[in-house]
Amino acid sequence: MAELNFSNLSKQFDGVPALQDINAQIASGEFVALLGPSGCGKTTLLRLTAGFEQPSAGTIDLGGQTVAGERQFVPPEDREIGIVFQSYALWPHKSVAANVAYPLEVRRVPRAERQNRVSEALTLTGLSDFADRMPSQLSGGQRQRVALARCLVFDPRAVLLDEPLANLDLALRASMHDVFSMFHRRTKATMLYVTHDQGEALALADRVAVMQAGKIRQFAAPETLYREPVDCFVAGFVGDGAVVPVRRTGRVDGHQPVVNVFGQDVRARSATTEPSHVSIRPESITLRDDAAIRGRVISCTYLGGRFRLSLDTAGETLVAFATRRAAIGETVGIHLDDLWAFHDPDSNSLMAKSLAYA
Ligand SMILES: Nc1ncnc2c1ncn2[C@@H]1O[C@H](COP(=O)(O)OP(=O)(O)OP(=O)(O)O)[C@@H](O)[C@H]1O
Repeated sequence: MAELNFSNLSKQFDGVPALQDINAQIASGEFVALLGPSGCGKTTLLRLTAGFEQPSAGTIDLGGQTVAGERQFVPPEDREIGIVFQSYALWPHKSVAANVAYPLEVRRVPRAERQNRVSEALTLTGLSDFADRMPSQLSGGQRQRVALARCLVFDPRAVLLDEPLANLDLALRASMHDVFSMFHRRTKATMLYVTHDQGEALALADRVAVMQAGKIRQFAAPETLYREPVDCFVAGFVGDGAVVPVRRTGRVDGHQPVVNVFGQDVRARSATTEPSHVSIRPESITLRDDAAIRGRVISCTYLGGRFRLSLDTAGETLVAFATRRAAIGETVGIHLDDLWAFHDPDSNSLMAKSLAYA
């Protein structure tokens, strides 16, 4: 397996930028998810890595070799990269075993070794009993496992996965998460996984690159994205909760800035001395009768074991968990704790709202 580096990578289509100045280092064996809304450039980054597109500027290095850059281009078939598509891309007229053996045939691996490696890959993906079936005789999840086995069998330098679960129903997606995690643990493959499903990205990846409009906004471990988002976009896109403008008080309590949220001074975790917003996760909210901040219950959903409340507070929608059912329209007290504050000068609309509390 190999490390993968993007340096100042840009791609334009007919002069329109799809990727702008992407810089990221992915360690050998790391599982990285590319997460972002439709059109943000995830698939373009994957296609550049695979060699299906050429960059407009910048370089891609794989295992210390420049595979794309100025006057340098290694074609897809020579990159030793495995790809798993949403559509499975299996040969319909070949059996499961023949599909999995295909990359070895292309590489002219001798028959005996081929059989061993195919059998190993089928065992690892739980497909040993399906070796002689045709793809049409398999479920969607089983087909995707064949695609994984076909990657695994030739020991690629990296594996690229383009929304591999998008065609599967919810229950199957959840069980396939375990298959991908197992696949990654066993193969130690460097994996780049495209998804617009944040739950999937947070559950599977060592690190997640959150993208918007052709740029990486933040590239970090799932828990860092959730607890310490760098800007309003990441805070709003990843995880549940609200992003709320704050007024700086200039005061610090135990090295943490004190910000004014909904008219109340609250201590916040922060990497900046000039926060403009806070991310309020459900875990940061305790419902207390004596709390000064008040919210009106907009919705109450039973999640099994607890209730998820949406609360309207001064025009912002907060999310809280409660142990008892709340009535729609009921007013509750909101105690805030362990907030994350950050500086986002680009968020003009939210900044404008913050003036209302000033
Ligand atoms: N071959 C192409 N020609 C012209 N424009 C393209 C081409 N491929 C992608 N684009 C544009 O580049 C931008 C990024 O597209 P891309 O497919 O990478 O986004 P994405 O994040 O993968 O979106 P989705 O989640 O919808 O698949 C989009 O504006 C898209 O229209």
